[in-house]
Amino acid sequence: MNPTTQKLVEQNAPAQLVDHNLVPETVCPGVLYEKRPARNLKGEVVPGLYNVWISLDNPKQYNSYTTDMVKGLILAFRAASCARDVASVVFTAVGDKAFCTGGNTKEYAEYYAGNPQEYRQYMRLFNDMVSAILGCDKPVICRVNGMRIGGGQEIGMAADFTVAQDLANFGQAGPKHGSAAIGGATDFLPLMIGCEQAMVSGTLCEPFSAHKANRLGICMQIVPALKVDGKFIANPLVVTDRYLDEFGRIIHGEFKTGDELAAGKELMKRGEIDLSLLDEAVEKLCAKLISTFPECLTKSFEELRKPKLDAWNRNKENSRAWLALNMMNEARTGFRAFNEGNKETGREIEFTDLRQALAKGMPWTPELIESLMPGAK
Ligand SMILES: CC(C)(COP(=O)(O)OP(=O)(O)OC[C@H]1O[C@@H](n2cnc3c(N)ncnc32)[C@H](O)[C@@H]1OP(=O)(O)O)[C@@H](O)C(=O)NCCC(=O)NCCSC(=O)C1=CCCCC1=O
Repeated sequence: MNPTTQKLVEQNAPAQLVDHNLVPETVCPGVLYEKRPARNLKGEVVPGLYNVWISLDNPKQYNSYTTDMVKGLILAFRAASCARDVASVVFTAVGDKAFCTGGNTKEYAEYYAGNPQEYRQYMRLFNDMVSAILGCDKPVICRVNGMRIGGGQEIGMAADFTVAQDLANFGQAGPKHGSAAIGGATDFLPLMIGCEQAMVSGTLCEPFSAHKANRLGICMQIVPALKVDGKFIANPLVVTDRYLDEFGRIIHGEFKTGDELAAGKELMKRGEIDLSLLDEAVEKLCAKLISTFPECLTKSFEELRKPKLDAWNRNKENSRAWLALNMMNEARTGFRAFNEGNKETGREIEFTDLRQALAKGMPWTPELIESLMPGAK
């Protein structure tokens, strides 16, 4: 700060600041809250200004969020919102495998399955978490350190910007695991990538590569993360060296198959993951954001969030009610199947068995659910 401005601050700023937070800054299990010094466009630390890094910390379960973590995220976004010296929020997770794969399926299967009134309360917290991201007083950057799936994709899309390492996949899981992607995805995806591709993602649950997600518009920037022989290379599992196939169809960003895929997997094995370019890209974006008038920036992102907010606010209460009741049958079955299955038995039910039973008018009995579990005879 220049000496004249500094002197004015000393003479005029209040001696004691009022705390606008609802809760003390707390550390919640599974959520890290870290203030990191902000940097300017030259990469120099700007004294007295920070960016908050909010990180999901449950890497063994692919940074899926438990109920406690949802509470932690609400508080963390509130704290970052109120912190005068914080410029931007970086929303990320621990490790290089997953940003987040959504709700914790173990908790869903072992506590919420068959318990709609409890899940309804959980969904109040979930909705508050998404609203806390969309209502954050600071710009929110989702730093995608690894796959962003299910509810992970939903909370990621609630952020203002997405910067991803290019090995990350983006997708939904709901209809395969007994849910519908109505925790934000059905609101945000059509706005962000158009109705047709939103339909593909939200119903078929086939993930997009980071390269495709970038092309479609779910993320603003991707960076390489795999280093082979000391050099960064593009995700070797995905087509990145050509745009069209021989029939003129776009193949850039599609997953490789056959021999190409096998060769890509070999390269993956030889390489190591290095997220330094991701951190550089995120820091650069933060630096661009502090190089603006604060209130004009805030007004701009508040206006630009409105299409997402409108869709979210229109649907969130109905979605909550539907999801709660769905815990009685399809979610109860699908999340149990994921939780109780394994690589050998599979983690999904035989969907056609269920459809055939329902076509005969079979009611949802506990015995029906048991008969659908992976490995059931
Ligand atoms: C496709 C996957 C994301 C990745 O598959 P893969 O790479 O084969 O890894 P896995 O072996 O499956 O997983 C590695 C270990 O992590 C555990 N894991 C992964 N995801 C979760 C999770 N969400 N909760 C708890 N644990 C998780 C997994 O069990 C493995 O551990 P283990 O000890 O068993 O070896 C795949 O993992 C996957 O599909 N995951 C589940 C995705 C999912 O269904 N998420 C919930 C979606 S629903 C949701 O999020 C909702 C949000 C709010 C609104 C309502 C709603 O439904």
